[in-house]
Amino acid sequence: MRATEAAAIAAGRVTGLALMERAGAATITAIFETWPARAAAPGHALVLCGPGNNGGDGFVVARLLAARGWQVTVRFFGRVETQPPDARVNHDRWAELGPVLPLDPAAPPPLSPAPDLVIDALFGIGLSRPLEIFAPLFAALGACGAPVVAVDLPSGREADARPEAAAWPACPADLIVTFHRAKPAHAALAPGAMLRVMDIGL
Ligand SMILES: NC(=O)C1=CN([C@@H]2O[C@H](COP(=O)(O)OP(=O)(O)OC[C@H]3O[C@@H](n4cnc5c(N)ncnc54)[C@H](O)[C@@H]3O)[C@@H](O)[C@H]2O)[C@H](O)CC1
Ligand SMILES: [K+]
Repeated sequence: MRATEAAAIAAGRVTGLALMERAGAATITAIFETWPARAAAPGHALVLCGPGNNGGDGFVVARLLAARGWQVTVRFFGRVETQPPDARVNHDRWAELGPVLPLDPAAPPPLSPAPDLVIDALFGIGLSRPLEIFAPLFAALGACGAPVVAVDLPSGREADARPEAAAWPACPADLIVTFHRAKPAHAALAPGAMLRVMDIGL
């Protein structure tokens, strides 16, 4: 996936920022195709953004949900100083619309009343080690009753499905929205969650 994206960008066919916008838009499409009733009845969405480009996708999703009338709460685990450029641009675009609240994985945010939608844009294919500190947050999300949408991968899942990663803590997911092609990890995940593979023009 990284090679495909890099080739498309290097060939000048698309920019990383355009791919990120398409990924965010594709996530919105997948959500409202999966739950059509929600498209007609905007509610409250909690969007969790991580430090990298997966978080960047999340900032796009937050902005697009707000544009459709949703009340959106964005919580960010990361630092703007270390965000990749495309993610920073989308952090800043969201920040013009609403606050960016901090996320402490060890002290889950208020989840009662439960949001109508949770977007997991914490980590994607860039996860490199287990997310032990996120276990309390993942448990709280699993218990709150809100549908959870994983952007690209449920955070904590290792994209190549390395055997030792099977026991890593991972975010619950009711819908997984991935881009261009499914990754090896998706094969082991899809039975419990709906999987949508969306085209982003690659
Ligand atoms: N233009 C593009 O590349 C597009 C990418 N897409 C999305 O981007 C992610 C992959 O983004 P990347 O920045 O490479 O990785 P992540 O966002 O998944 O996270 C990396 C980030 O997290 C840090 N990290 C890794 N493991 C841990 C850990 N256990 N604890 C704390 N921090 C951790 C790491 O250092 C990095 O900073 C991909 O999944 C897509 O969602 C777009 O979809 C398309 C365009
Ligand atoms: K994710």
